[in-house]
Amino acid sequence: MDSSSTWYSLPVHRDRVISRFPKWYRPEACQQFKDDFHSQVKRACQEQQTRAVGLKMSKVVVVGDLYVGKTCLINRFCKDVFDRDYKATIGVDFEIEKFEIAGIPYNLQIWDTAGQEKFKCIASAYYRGAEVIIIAFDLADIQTLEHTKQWLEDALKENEQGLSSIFLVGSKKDLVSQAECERIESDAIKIASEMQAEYWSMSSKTGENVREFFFRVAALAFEASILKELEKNDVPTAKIGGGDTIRMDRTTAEHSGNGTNSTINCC
Ligand SMILES: Nc1nc2c(ncn2[C@@H]2O[C@H](COP(=O)(O)OP(=O)(O)OP(=O)(O)O)[C@@H](O)[C@H]2O)c(=O)[nH]1
Repeated sequence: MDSSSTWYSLPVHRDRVISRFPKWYRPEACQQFKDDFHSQVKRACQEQQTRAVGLKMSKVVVVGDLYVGKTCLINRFCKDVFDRDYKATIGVDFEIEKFEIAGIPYNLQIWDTAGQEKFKCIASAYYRGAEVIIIAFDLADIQTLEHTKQWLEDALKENEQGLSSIFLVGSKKDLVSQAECERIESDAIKIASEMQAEYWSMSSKTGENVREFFFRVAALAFEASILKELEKNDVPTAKIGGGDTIRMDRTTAEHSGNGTNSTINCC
């Protein structure tokens, strides 16, 4: 087996199994109130389990001003590490994180982008095909919250059709007091609701809310992609609400080299 095919054949870590629908952060900051998978998705997944299991993948892009903590967020979730030294992202990077959701193997391709203005010229490359946009700002630097609307506008310019969810994330929660956090959150939740985004606060340093957040992202992206597949395939490939199964295509990552991580540098 060549190295490029190894990453998806590895078993899913026990810590990445999602069987119950992950909860939102705060109800007033939530766009989708649900405590279980959609009944059609559940049925499709149950039937799929007994057959050849396909591999699903969704592309998630993390954007936001430079220094807000995008790389740290991804590294905390994917590698459980935190680096206090700042190394600016050059171009884009991505990680592939394997999950098992409702019994189905599922991958998130998480793209880490550079916040620096000079890299905006490659934006169309990383927004292309994205199903989820995560817009991050620094809870300790309020100006970065003001810029989040521009980040969303840029994302929508490049890819409006394909998006299934948008998240607004306040990072570095450990740097602000509880009272300060609540004050900023109330402004951020207003902005999030205008964006039709779900809001979360978190800290990559302490790890607070990071895992819960990415589980929520994975579950919502998974459900949206299965529903899209059901709609696309239609009968006879998928009988929504009927007894037949859906076809789940094997989606391969646009990746190169040694497995779960790749870097594209530009400009
Ligand atoms: N205290 C604290 N510091 C953090 C946290 N997250 C990130 N940092 C620090 O903030 C700085 C910037 O973090 P990065 O993750 O590199 O920021 P980025 O958004 O990826 O930056 P660009 O690649 O330039 O766009 C680093 O020095 C991190 O150590 C956090 O949750 N708490």
